[in-house]
Amino acid sequence: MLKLAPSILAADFKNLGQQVSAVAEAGAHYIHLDVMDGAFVPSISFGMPVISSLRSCTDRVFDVHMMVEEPGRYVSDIKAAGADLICVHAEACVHLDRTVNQIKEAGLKAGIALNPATPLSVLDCILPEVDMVLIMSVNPGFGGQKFIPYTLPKIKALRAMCRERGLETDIQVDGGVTCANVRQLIEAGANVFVAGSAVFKGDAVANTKEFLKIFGEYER
Ligand SMILES: O=C(CO)[C@@H](O)[C@H](O)COP(=O)(O)O
Repeated sequence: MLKLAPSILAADFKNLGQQVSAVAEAGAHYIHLDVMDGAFVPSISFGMPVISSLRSCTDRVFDVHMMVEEPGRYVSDIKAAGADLICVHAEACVHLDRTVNQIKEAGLKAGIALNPATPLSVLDCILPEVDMVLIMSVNPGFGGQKFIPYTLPKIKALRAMCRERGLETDIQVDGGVTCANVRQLIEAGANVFVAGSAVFKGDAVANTKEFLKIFGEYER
């Protein structure tokens, strides 16, 4: 199933609760929450208090993308804040297997994120253990950047790698995703689409529906 995960980083923070409820009611499947620590990525975003305040706005999946050094330190706090899925960067974890297991043992879905230039080979041993792989299609840290074209063949190669192993792992793509390029991403094999600016800049409800209409072309 194709899923839309609006990233609240591009939302109007004065009206965050209302914006989250609006995209959820319009049919967004996940709410994508970007936690940044100012160390793994240059910017600082928000953490547990914001996630827990938003939890009462919707029962949609809270998909937390940890752009944080050694995110294993925060698994129980992020769970308590209301996460359903935690995605950690392979580049940020010395003991990636331990961190993935911590997430699964907490009863949450586990994802691994890869920066644009990180090769798929880092997934070789651990791919069967995770629910989702997040292919970053911009360098993480900021919304509103342009999609990096070489990540498209990377998505195709990851889908092929999953198929060869009989895995139906979700492939999420994040960064510069728009209604203009999402068909290419679907055709490459991605099935979960993070969109920040393309949803929240302008009419978030209409933009959400536009993505869902495109998904409908593939789900008939
Ligand atoms: O993780 C990140 C940025 O690091 C993303 O989730 C962005 O928030 C996506 O924003 P757009 O590129 O869609 O504006």
